[in-house]
Amino acid sequence: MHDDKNKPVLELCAVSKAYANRHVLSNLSYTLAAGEYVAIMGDSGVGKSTLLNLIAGLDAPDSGDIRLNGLALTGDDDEAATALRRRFLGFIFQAFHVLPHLTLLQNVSLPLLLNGLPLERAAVMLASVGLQGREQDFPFQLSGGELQRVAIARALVHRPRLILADEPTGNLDPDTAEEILQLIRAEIKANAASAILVTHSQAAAATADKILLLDRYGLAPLTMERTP
Ligand SMILES: Nc1ncnc2c1ncn2[C@@H]1O[C@H](COP(=O)(O)OP(=O)(O)OP(=O)(O)O)[C@@H](O)[C@H]1O
Repeated sequence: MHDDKNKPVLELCAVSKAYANRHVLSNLSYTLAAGEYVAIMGDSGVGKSTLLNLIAGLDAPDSGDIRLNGLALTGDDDEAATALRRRFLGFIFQAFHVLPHLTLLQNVSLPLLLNGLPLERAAVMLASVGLQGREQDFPFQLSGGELQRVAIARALVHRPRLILADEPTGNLDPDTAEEILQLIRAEIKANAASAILVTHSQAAAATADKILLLDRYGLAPLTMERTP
């Protein structure tokens, strides 16, 4: 993808979202620079998942603009926006389960197929998450940590510029969670991608470059930046 390295990866411009007259996000603005990896923390119900869903195009804002790589995303049915999201974004959401009837290799090949990219990278990606030799296995043969590795491989295989991760280690034991978080960080940095990690875990958030707090006033840095 021909993206300008200096162009912000994501711009949120006065984004508002309400559900049944309950304001979840009000006039939220934020700019994510290329290569930035941020964690978003905040109280339960404050709107963290809602925000990721809006960026992902799973839901639409009531007002405001969301720009990916400078292009404003309009409705879900907008073809250009859908194509941009498919190519530009990688999702590590618990809801985006690995498909049970496909082998691991087929699961990881999906984003390449959808984007018309060479399929060779799927096996390389599986190997880079430690699953070499398991290409023909089916998801039921894997542990929770291994399944999450497949989800990560599938989210990153097409080298998305922006990775959205919603509690990617929520159901894993602490050691596996730490391993998965380090893997996510390594893959993001290896590809000079940007990422947003939504989490309740301080330990998970600490693996990002910067921690942001979402509250009713908006998104603001919680701590000092760490050295990448
Ligand atoms: N589709 C929906 N319809 C109605 N209300 C919704 C919908 N999605 C989210 N909400 C409401 O919006 C608010 C924000 O939800 P959201 O899941 O974004 O919070 P969160 O910060 O991710 O919370 P948590 O940390 O508990 O996951 C909640 O009050 C929730 O009930």
